[in-house]
Amino acid sequence: MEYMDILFDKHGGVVTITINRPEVLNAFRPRTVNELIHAFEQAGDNPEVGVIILTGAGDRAFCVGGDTKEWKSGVGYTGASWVGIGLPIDRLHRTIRSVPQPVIAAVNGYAIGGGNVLQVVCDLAVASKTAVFGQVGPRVGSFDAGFGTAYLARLVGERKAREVWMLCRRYSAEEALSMGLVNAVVEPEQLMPTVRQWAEEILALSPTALKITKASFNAETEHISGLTQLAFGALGLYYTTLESKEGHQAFMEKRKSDFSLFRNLRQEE
Ligand SMILES: CC(C)(COP(=O)(O)OP(=O)(O)OC[C@H]1O[C@@H](n2cnc3c(N)ncnc32)[C@H](O)[C@@H]1OP(=O)(O)O)[C@@H](O)C(=O)NCCC(=O)NCCSC(=O)CCC(=O)c1ccccc1C(=O)O
Repeated sequence: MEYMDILFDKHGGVVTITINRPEVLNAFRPRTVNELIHAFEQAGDNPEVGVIILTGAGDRAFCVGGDTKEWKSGVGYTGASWVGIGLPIDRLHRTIRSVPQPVIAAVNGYAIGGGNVLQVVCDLAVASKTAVFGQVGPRVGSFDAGFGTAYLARLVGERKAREVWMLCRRYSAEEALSMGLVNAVVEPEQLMPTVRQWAEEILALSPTALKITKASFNAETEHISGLTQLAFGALGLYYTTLESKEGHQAFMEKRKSDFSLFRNLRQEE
């Protein structure tokens, strides 16, 4: 597969996968997600590879989720059907979890929406001091009822996870560290050297022990995969509603979303 949206670099036992769409803050479109799945599978199947690093191009963003400019209001993305949103994000999450190597997210800027969920499903995360985290779904007419909620709660606790989704605030790298969303925070210029140092430490360890340890951690939360498939089916249906369209249109028009109509409708029932 020829990559257009990502970069794939193998150096010794370390593969670095970079989302390379800095012009849209590394937002993903269907092609990006398919390329990421392919890249993770290639790295995962290669016995020479001991660690996979996921990062974003440029210094502004790790990833800001689905590319809202390619998101067709009321439909989702190209190829969307009633069973999904046209983005095989659920498959990407499963792939990141199922590769036998530890995956480290190097969070170099915004990790917002589906972009935050991407770093959440990685095994480890190191953030630049300039990184900013948050979920925006309920503001822009979207949600993630799979790993983005249930597994997030495992990382940061139920109270904090509910706050993240129910207030849609932004969090600094230091706040992310204190809530357990990332493992470490470093100066921006130290991000890649630190992550490579972590990768070297991992390369010195037994690959089979690591593979089985990762599978063992995953087993505890594997049921969330099933939840994710249900959730993305529901999200496909939600995208066809006026309520979701309002969130999307408001973001595109750079105005505050107005969901009052949808609360009033419920009161009248
Ligand atoms: C990322 C922001 C916090 C940045 O804010 P700010 O610094 O003020 O800059 P802006 O002026 O807002 O943005 C600069 C520039 O970037 C464009 N842009 C921002 N986000 C996107 C995007 N997602 N896609 C395309 N382009 C984007 C923005 O339009 C500006 O461009 P100009 O041409 O200069 O106008 C802030 O921008 C922000 O909050 N962005 C919204 C992020 C968003 O809505 N993400 C999508 C969430 S929905 C999603 O990811 C679909 C998949 C999905 O549903 C999902 C899947 C799995 C897990 C979770 C989800 C989920 O729902 O979240």
